[in-house]
Amino acid sequence: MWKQSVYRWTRVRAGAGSACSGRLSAIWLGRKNLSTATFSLPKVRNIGIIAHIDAGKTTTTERMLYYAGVLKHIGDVDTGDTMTDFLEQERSRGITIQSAAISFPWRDSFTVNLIDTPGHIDFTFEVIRALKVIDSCVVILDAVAGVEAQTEKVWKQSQSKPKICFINKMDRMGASFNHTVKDLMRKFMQGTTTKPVLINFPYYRKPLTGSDYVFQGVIDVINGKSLTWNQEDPDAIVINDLDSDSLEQYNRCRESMIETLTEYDEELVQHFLEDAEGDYSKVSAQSLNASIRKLSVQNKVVPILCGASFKNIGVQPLLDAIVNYLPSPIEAQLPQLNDENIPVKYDPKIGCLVNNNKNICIAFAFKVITDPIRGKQVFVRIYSGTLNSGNTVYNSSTGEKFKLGKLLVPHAGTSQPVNVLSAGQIGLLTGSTIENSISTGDTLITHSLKKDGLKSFNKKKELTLKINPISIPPPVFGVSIEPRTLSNKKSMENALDTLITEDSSLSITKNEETGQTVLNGMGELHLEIAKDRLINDLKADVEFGQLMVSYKETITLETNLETFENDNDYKFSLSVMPNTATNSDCATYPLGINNNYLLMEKNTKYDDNEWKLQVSLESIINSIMASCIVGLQRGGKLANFPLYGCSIKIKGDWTLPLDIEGPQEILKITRNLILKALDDLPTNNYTLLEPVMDLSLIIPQSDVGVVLQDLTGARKAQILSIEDESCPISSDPSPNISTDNHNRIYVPPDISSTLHTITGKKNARDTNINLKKIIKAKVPLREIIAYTSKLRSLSQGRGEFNVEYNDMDKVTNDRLQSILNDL
Ligand SMILES: Nc1nc2c(ncn2[C@@H]2O[C@H](COP(=O)(O)OP(=O)(O)OP(=O)(O)O)[C@@H](O)[C@H]2O)c(=O)[nH]1
Repeated sequence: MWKQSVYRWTRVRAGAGSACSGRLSAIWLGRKNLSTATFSLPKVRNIGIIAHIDAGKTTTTERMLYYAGVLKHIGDVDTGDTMTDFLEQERSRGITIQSAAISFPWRDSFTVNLIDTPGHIDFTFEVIRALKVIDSCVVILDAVAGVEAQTEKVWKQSQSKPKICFINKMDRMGASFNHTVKDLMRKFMQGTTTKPVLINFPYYRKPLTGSDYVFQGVIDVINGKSLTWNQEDPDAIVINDLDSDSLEQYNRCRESMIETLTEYDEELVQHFLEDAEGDYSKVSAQSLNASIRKLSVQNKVVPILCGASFKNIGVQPLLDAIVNYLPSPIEAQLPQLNDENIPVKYDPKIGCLVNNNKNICIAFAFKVITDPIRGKQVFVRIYSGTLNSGNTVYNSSTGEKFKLGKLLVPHAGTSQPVNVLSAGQIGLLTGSTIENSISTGDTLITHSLKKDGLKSFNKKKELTLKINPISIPPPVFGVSIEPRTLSNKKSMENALDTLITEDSSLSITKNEETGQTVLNGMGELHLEIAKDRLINDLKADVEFGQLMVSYKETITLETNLETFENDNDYKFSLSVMPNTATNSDCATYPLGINNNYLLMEKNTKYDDNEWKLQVSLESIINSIMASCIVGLQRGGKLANFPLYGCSIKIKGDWTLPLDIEGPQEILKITRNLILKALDDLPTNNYTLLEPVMDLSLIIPQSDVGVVLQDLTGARKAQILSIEDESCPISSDPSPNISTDNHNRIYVPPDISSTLHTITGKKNARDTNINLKKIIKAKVPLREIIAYTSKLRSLSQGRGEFNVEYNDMDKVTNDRLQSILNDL
């Protein structure tokens, strides 16, 4: 339990001068009253904001912070003064590049720890690491675009986490709540047991002057009121009774909601039949909220809300939904540990109870940043117990011990010092002691009550616990980099080190023969931003080469077994093999980003019981892993591209010389053995791999022929499917009832005047242009570079596409030579 100042909102009677006419009943004034209250784990929400690029994540987050009282004025993405997009590059480009974490209070005593993630596909690693530490998500959708490609991707990535959907930009011409809800159902819920529940739906009004309806607020399906906002006063919400049109839609939505919930919730069935006497209108708001919470935490329903964050519409109900319907850290999924035999369960006070030991504090480092003033800072999620400043901490991923420095609670660009971080919290570690002792993906263990209580933990069980690390997608593009002068070499290397520490989806490869250094990343924009940061923030005086595809090599045959032996009975043997073989007798350690693994056969001489050396087994294994990464980076025999999809198998009878200084010795030996093994493997056992992308295109039907010809001819694409795009306005004859018979969810129809402009535009065009097709294909990355301008010319600017990494595929023989010639 801890104390913190907490937001509380008040309901006051509407005063004169309200911009609203009609049956005015109340105005909510948000963010005015801050008070102090005590709260506990059940009142914490760890959420991630995820969506396609530009859906409005940052704009919505900014409004949340304002209503929570964290901000005094509302910042804007377009003017570059938002709190969560605080990097210079984010502000100048108007996009989110890195996840920003912020903690804020909401209503009586809730704490929301929020991570705003980037929408651009190149920064997908930021989303992956945020998803690792959050308990649930808010998915933001653009009401005009519906479910977009990156929404599908992040939905899949966050599959098992409870979610709320916020249909944003309802103020835009062409916004369709009806279509977006159905798109969500069709793409994510059809054939599953998950169903949507509409918490609110759009409310339109005709202004006194003008004939078109304007989006003004929402109809609250739980409480049967309309909530409207006016632009002049972002704090005020006007609450009205429903007019006859809205009442009919409300009744149908509420009935549909109750039917959905009662399919799963016996308690609600009882309340409906007994207390409400089978009358939908008598089902209490309290029972509905309790049922939605229960089912949303179980991922059986997805609450859906709408609004227009930019116009400050619908954000407070979204905040309410977050605390009402999303899980607390003790209702969320348990973290996955490396040892499945260790019991883990939730305890209302300490979070995860690991191995039934109430004193263990476990934290996971999910992000490292370098602050020019404070130095290295590490973001951690605390899963169990409490992390106290000054505690001795054990890094079970590296086997190192260190003392904790200052602890902070993050507030995007700023942060607030605290003495303790408790289970469920997201915090920041700072200070000189963490400089070289923590990396992204490490697990930290400490004693919740004693400063130096590690000795009381079971060494083989509790001190070897690790939270499964974050998986990093392989880079697909690279750019060569060199210092402008030789004297700048060291500073370039330091700057690159900082960059890679902060973003593990960037990597460096060095060609030992040519001396070339290549910076690899997830896409053109990713590398663009990395270059910018190197030059402007980290002041590296460097030059860059052309952007190139990150090819890899792999081997098709196991190498010879290479052995190092000395007179002191010191023996160490290994071989390198393709990943295909099963090795169930080995402990497996992933090696960086190229799908490579270290396999350690069970060591009969030095198993856990007998390991008596000063150096811990973990640090020896870490040294072996580091040298494996270097050895495989040296590359294959075709063109020195880093090796991908390989395993290095260490024979079980390895030992260490008595005179060993430390892990350094083993580093050298491992690396030399790997290089020898790879050198001895004939060239015809090496294969070139290239990144292959999933391409998704939306184009007018009239252009399908030329686009397909280009794709299958010049671009060597493999077409997977061609489908009609579902059109929200013209092609859906029954707009209100879901097409899935098992899932008859009522979705209110759209007000036609808000859609007429685009419908009008469509009618004016050739009908073939109105009909759009979705083409899905697999295509080598090399063939899709600069596709934007080609598609523009093939489709007269009407086509859109999205590419996403699929896999590394073997290069066909006819392409191999042309790729090698290009290098
Ligand atoms: N009309 C309208 N525009 C909006 C709304 N919300 C956001 N926008 C605009 O949409 C654009 C993108 O908004 P952001 O908040 O940056 O979107 P994002 O999802 O955070 O973008 P990335 O993080 O870069 O993926 C900006 O120009 C916003 O002003 C809305 O409710 N209505």
